[in-house]
Amino acid sequence: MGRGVALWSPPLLGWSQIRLRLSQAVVVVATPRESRRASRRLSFTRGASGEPLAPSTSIRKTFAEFWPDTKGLRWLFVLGMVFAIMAALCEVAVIALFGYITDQVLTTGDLSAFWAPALSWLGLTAVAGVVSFAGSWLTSLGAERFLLYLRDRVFGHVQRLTPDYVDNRRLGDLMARLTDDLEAIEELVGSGLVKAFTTVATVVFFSAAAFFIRWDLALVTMALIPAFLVVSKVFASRFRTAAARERRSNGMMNSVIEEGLANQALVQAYNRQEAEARHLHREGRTWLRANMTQAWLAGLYGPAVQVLETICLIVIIGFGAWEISQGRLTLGGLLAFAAYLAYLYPAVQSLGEIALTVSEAAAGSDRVIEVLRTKPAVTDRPGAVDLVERGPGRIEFDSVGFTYPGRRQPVLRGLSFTVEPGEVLVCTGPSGAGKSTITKLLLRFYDPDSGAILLDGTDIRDLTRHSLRDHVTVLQQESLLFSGTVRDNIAYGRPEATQEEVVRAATLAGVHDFVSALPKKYETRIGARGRLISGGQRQRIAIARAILRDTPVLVLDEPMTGLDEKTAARIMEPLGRLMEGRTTILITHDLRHVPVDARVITLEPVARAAPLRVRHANNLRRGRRFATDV
Ligand SMILES: Nc1ncnc2c1ncn2[C@@H]1O[C@H](COP(=O)(O)OP(=O)(O)OP(=O)(O)O)[C@@H](O)[C@H]1O
Repeated sequence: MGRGVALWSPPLLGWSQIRLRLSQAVVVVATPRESRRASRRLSFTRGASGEPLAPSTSIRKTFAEFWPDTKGLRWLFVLGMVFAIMAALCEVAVIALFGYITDQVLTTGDLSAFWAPALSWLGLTAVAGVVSFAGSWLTSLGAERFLLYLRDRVFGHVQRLTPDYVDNRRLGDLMARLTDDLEAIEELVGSGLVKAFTTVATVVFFSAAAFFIRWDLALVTMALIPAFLVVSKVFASRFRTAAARERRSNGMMNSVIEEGLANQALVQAYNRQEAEARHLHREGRTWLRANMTQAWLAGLYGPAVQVLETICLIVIIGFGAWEISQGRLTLGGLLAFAAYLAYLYPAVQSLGEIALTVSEAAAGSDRVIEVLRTKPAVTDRPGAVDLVERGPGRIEFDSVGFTYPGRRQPVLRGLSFTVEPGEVLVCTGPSGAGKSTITKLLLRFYDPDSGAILLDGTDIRDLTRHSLRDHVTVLQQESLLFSGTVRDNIAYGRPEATQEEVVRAATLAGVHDFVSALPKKYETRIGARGRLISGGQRQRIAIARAILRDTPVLVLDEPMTGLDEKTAARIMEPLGRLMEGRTTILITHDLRHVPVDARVITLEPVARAAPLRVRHANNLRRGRRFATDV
C-alpha cells in the first residue's frame, strides 16, 4: 500500500484562479491529499453492534506506549520537519518576489529590474523542490520504519499468546488491529506529529507575511477563517458517518466473498450459487449507496469551499483596491497578499483534519494497547532450564487439575497416568471430556491449577517452553499446512533439513511417490492450507513433517478425523512408523484404529466423573499391530 506523507496540502478549488494567474510558477510543496485511509479506520472504533471494542485510553497513554518505538527514527522526523519548514519559507519568499516583480517590472515596464528577482525566484524554486522532496522522503522513511517496528512488536506479542486467544476472536478484527489501527497510531505518533508541527509553522509564516503586507486587510480576511472551519466541520461529521457506513458494508461484502469462495464446494453441492450471488449483490448495493453518499459530499464540498473562497477574493480585491487608492498598498502587494491567503486557508483546514486524525488514532491505539496488555497464559519461570539433551521421553501426569480461565467448571480433576518411553497410550472419551486439553497442557499453552506434568522426571514448568516444545510433536485433527511448497511444509519444524532428509521423511510417510508425480515435485505449491491436495495426502505430509522433526514425545490428536475408512486404514502404516520408538499419546474417539498393544484410558467429563478422571484402563498387549476392534 503506497502511503505518501502529506506534510501540508495546497489550496483547494477556488484559489486556482489566483494560483493560475499569480503563482503558477510558485513552488507547490505538497503531496496528494490522503484519500480514504482516514475514513477506513472509522468503522473499527466500534463494533458492528455498537459495543465499544476496547477500554478508553488517552492520547497521553498512546504516546507513553508507542513513543519509545520511535527511538532511532526521531532524527528522520526532525529532519523531515526542518526541510518541510524550509520549503514553506521558500514559498513565502517566492511570493514576495512575485509581488516585487509585479510592482517593479510589470507596472513600470523596467526590464532591467527583472533579472535579479527572476534568478532568485528560479533558485528558490529549485531549493524548495529539493528540500520538499527530502522532507517528504525522510518523513515517509521514518513513518514506514516506525510502522514496521510497530507491526513486528504487536505480531510478536500475539504469537506469544496462547493460541486460544486468536481462536476466540474474530480474525478480521485482529487483522484490522494489526493493519489499520497501527497505521492510525503511526499517523499520530510519527508522521502526524511532523505534519502538525509543519502545518502550525505554515500558518504562522503565511499569516505573518500577510500581516506584514497589510495588517488591516489581513485582519478583515482572517475574520473569514471561521466560515471555512464551520463548513469543514459540517462536512466532516457527515463524511465521517458515511465513511463508517462504507467501511462496515465493505467488511460485510468481503466476508460474503471470503465465505462464498472458501465454501465454494458446499455452495455448489447445495445449489446455493444464486442465493450467494444475491447475498453479495445486496451487500454490494449497500456499499454502492454508502460510496455515493461519500461522492455526493465530496462533490458538494468543493463548490461550497469555492463560494467561500470567491467571497474572500472579492473582499480582498475590494478592500485591497481601496487600500491602493489610499496609497497604502501596491498592486504587487495585493497579489502577494492574495497568494499568501491561498496557502493559509487550506493550512488552517488541515489543522482541523489533524484533530480528526488524533481522535481516530486514539481509538486505534486503545485496541492495539488492549492486545499488548494481554498477558500470555504461561511464561518461563526465572531460572527455567533449557532442555538440550534428548531424553527417553517418559511422560507423567500427576493428579493434574485444570480449569480454563474464566470458566467455573474444571475440565480435568486429579488426572494421573504415565506413558513410558516408546509406549502408546490411547486417550479416549466423549466429546468435551478434556482430551485435547491434555495436549495444551503438555505443550504448556496453559499450566495446571494443581498437580504436575513431568517429562523424564522434570516438572515441565521448570523447563523453558521453547526447549519443551522441541521435545514434543503434535499431529493435529486437521493437518495444518501452509500455502508454500511441499518441501516448505515437510521441513516446517526443521527448515535446515537437507533434501535427502526431507525425501526420507516423505518416503516413510508414504507420500514420496505422490510428490514425485507432481509437476514440480517437492517444489510444487499446495495452495492455501494445502487445499490443492487431498485430505489423506495432507495428513501424510503432516506425518512426514512429524517424522522429520523427530522428537521423543508424540501427541496424535484425532489423526483420522475427516478421512474415509479406506484412507484411514492406509494412513495407519506411516503412522505406525512415526510412533516407532516414541512415547505416544493417541487421542481418538475411534478405537478401531489403535495399535493393539496400546494402553487405553477413557476420560469422563468432570461433572459426571469421580475425582480420578481415568475411568477405564485397558492394555491390549498383543504386539505392535493395530486393532480393528476393542
Ligand atoms: N479455550 C477454552 N476456553 C474455555 N473452555 C474451553 C477451551 N477449550 C476447551 N474448552 C472446554 O473444555 C472442555 C474440554 O475441551 P476439549 O477440547 O479438551 O475436549 P475433547 O475431549 O478434546 O473434545 P472433542 O473430542 O470434541 O475434541 C469442553 O467443555 C470445552 O468447551
